[in-house]
Amino acid sequence: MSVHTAKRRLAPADIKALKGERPIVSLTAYTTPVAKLMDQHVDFMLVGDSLGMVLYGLDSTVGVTLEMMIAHGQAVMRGSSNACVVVDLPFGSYQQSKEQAFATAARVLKETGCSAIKLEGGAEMAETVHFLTQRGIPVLGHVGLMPQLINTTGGYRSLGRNDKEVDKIRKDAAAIDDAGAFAIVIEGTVEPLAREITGAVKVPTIGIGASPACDGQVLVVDDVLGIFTDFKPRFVKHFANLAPLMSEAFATYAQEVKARSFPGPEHTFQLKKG
Ligand SMILES: Nc1nc(=O)c2c([nH]1)NC[C@@H]1CN(c3ccc(C(=O)N[C@@H](CCC(=O)O)C(=O)O)cc3)CN21
Ligand SMILES: CC(C)C(=O)C(=O)O
Ligand SMILES: [Mg+2]
Repeated sequence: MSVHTAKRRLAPADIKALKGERPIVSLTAYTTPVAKLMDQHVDFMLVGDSLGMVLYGLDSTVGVTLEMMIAHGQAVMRGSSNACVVVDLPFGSYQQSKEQAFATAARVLKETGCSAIKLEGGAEMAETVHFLTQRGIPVLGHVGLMPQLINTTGGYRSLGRNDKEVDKIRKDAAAIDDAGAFAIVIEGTVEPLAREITGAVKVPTIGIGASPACDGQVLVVDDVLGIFTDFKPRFVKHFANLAPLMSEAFATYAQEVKARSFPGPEHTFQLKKG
């Protein structure tokens, strides 16, 4: 087989081209083994800064560092060959200037090998999104509920319930679309607004708590598997319930170690006889 026939990984442009064709499938991924299991089932994996809350026990995403995002981006790249991989830029690594954003995003692409980054923001980030896309960095936008703004918004609350919020999010989505993002995540937004934005923008919308009207869906993998159970937003569905299975495995292991029934002969190295 020629090297030219090897199947290539999906690119940001392939994700963009799915608008109007079929729903786009995405999940977050943070580790190699989970990326391996997910790779054939999703169009893109998002190395989300939600890893701060899901893997590191932080109470928001504000404390997540660029080093954490790069380490997990590298892990996810090692476990995937089909899906497009997008890495979140963490709080503080891109908001200061478009130059800061470019330097951070370039470092993420160079050190992980991923093909795109995501950043939170609407009209105020449009110039940055344009700057990056014009310089070879595909950008996934993120509007609506923006978890990195927790310290000014005060909580994780669904949006688009009054004229002021609707007007802002509508303008934010249009600005990120015009700036050249290849797709836009809409988080925590009422259905009528998500539907309107999806009909108005050129690129696919990827919803999380933003209704089935979006062009695709994304969820946090630990929510999908029922591993993360500290809180359960309305938009989360546990497609499996691994938490009780994991507790049971730990309990059984502890019991068997205490009873000396584990390790058994089949788990034990012996010198060969004779
Ligand atoms: N495990 C996990 N899943 C997520 O979806 C997620 C994270 N972590 N961390 C980063 C952000 C934070 N997110 C959150 C967190 C909580 C709610 C929540 O509790 N929402 C309530 C209130 C809604 C309202 O008042 O309008 C809900 O009932 O959905 C929503 C989004 C979404 N992201
Ligand atoms: C769920 C998504 C959109 C995200 O930004 C994250 O996981 O950090
Ligand atoms: Mg995020």
